[in-house]
Amino acid sequence: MWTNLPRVLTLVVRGFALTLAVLTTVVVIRTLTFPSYQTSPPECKTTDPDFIPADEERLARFTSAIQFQTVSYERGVGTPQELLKFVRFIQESFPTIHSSPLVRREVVGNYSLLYRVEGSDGSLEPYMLASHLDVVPITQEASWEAPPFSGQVRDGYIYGRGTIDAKHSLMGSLEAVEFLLSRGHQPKRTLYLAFGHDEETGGHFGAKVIGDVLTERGEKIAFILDEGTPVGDGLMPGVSKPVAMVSVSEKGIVDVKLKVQAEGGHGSMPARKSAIGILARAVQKLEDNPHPSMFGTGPEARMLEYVATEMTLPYRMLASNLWLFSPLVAWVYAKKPQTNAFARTTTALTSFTAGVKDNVIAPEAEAVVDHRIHPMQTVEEVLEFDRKVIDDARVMLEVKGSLPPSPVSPHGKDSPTYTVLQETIQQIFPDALVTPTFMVANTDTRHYWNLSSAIYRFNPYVMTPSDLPRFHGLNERISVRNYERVMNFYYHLIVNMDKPLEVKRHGHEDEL
Ligand SMILES: N[C@@H](Cc1ccccc1)C(=O)O
Ligand SMILES: CCCCCC(=O)O
Ligand SMILES: [Zn+2]
Ligand SMILES: [Zn+2]
Repeated sequence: MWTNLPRVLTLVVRGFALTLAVLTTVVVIRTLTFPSYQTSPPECKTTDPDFIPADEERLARFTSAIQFQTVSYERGVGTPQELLKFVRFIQESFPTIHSSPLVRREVVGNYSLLYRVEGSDGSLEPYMLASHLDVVPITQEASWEAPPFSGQVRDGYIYGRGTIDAKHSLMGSLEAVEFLLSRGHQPKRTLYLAFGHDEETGGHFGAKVIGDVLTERGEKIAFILDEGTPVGDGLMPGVSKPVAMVSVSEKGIVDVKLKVQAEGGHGSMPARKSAIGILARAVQKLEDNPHPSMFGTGPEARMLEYVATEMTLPYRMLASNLWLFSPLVAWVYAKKPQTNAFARTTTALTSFTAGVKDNVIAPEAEAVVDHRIHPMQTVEEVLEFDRKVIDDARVMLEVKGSLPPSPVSPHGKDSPTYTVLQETIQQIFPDALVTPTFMVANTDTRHYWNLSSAIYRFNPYVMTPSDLPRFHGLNERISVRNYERVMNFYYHLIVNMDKPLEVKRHGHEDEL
């Protein structure tokens, strides 16, 4: 048997060499021939007659909008008086919109706004531009470079809570419509502007009512665009150009309350195990055992393939051969929070409450875990995984709220709605690439799923890695240049949506 060893070894080495040669050939061919998904429409220039400048008047309107402290705290707990003042301010700030016979304005759910701008061609299905009136509470107030509700302009940036989430798109879309109507332009296609007042607490009293009202009217919407992923500059490993990330789906959510109850009593006679200790061990296990990587199974894979041809060679080789390199790319993505969120269901320990007094044994301890569910997983799978990881009957799990991952909207060269969005983006961001992705956070669009199958989440501004912590965080701000892009993006989208939704090229519909 040993005499055959050289023969067996030779065969194994030959087989291995042949496999390697085939794999290398396939990788090289795919790398060199991978398709490009990019187009290059005519650029919007600041010298165009229909360019909307961020002039003094428009900046003043935007900075005033930031000053309304429309904070949402908990579901059903917001700042109604501020919302009413903000809604009145909007009415006063856009006289052409609010006096036009083409415009119907409704206050929905007491504070949310629904505008319908009648198009001249009733045969074209309406579309919707969405945003929200409310903002999240301030954190680290003392450390802000400018007061958080000042709207102060410093070094070309407008500072304040809501500047990038999401009063930029609320005011920017209104400025675009005001500009169009004041030039005597009636859109061909009817459009809705939908502004919820409680998006930051789930939209249950705002966007949900807007969705119900439009559903009751049997309204079918061709295309919905809400806040979402930005034009990332330096956000995607291996891509030097800015990447406009259009979210065609959004992760699900499940907020799980963990609870442990134990004997209370005097701090001088503690039991061996306490409610706090048991719960602390449970949450530590959750933190130490992230949910499995789903990288390569959902929209995140297409995100890379859409920019593969624009990547530096090593990344281009990986992106055009995910069939082989997905595990390696998943490992790279797992290294940073903002990219890890694309690879798996995330686990965020967002609260831990226990104890009443220093010398009293805490009779119970509670913690909340905020999971954002990868589009290819279900709520039940996430809960099952948590139970297995915690593996302690003393820890009770209660679902505080959940939302499955959203349906995936059409995209690719054969999707008219994705194409009109891509072309509009490239008019405003001529050197940006456009790619589909999914939202790692959530939006009001959860309440619009039955209105349209073409729902996109996109913020028409450029974000760098240093901007990401500003979302819901310290020193939220938007550059004047970015705010100008926001207004012109909505203007061009409205103009482009006046054309029939058709596809200029033929390819293969991208199914995820
Ligand atoms: N935009 C909010 C929406 C939300 C509100 C409340 C709970 C969950 C999600 C977020 O992503 O955090
Ligand atoms: C920019 C994306 C924001 C996610 C939805 C929100 O927090 O309002
Ligand atoms: Zn937000
Ligand atoms: Zn928002």
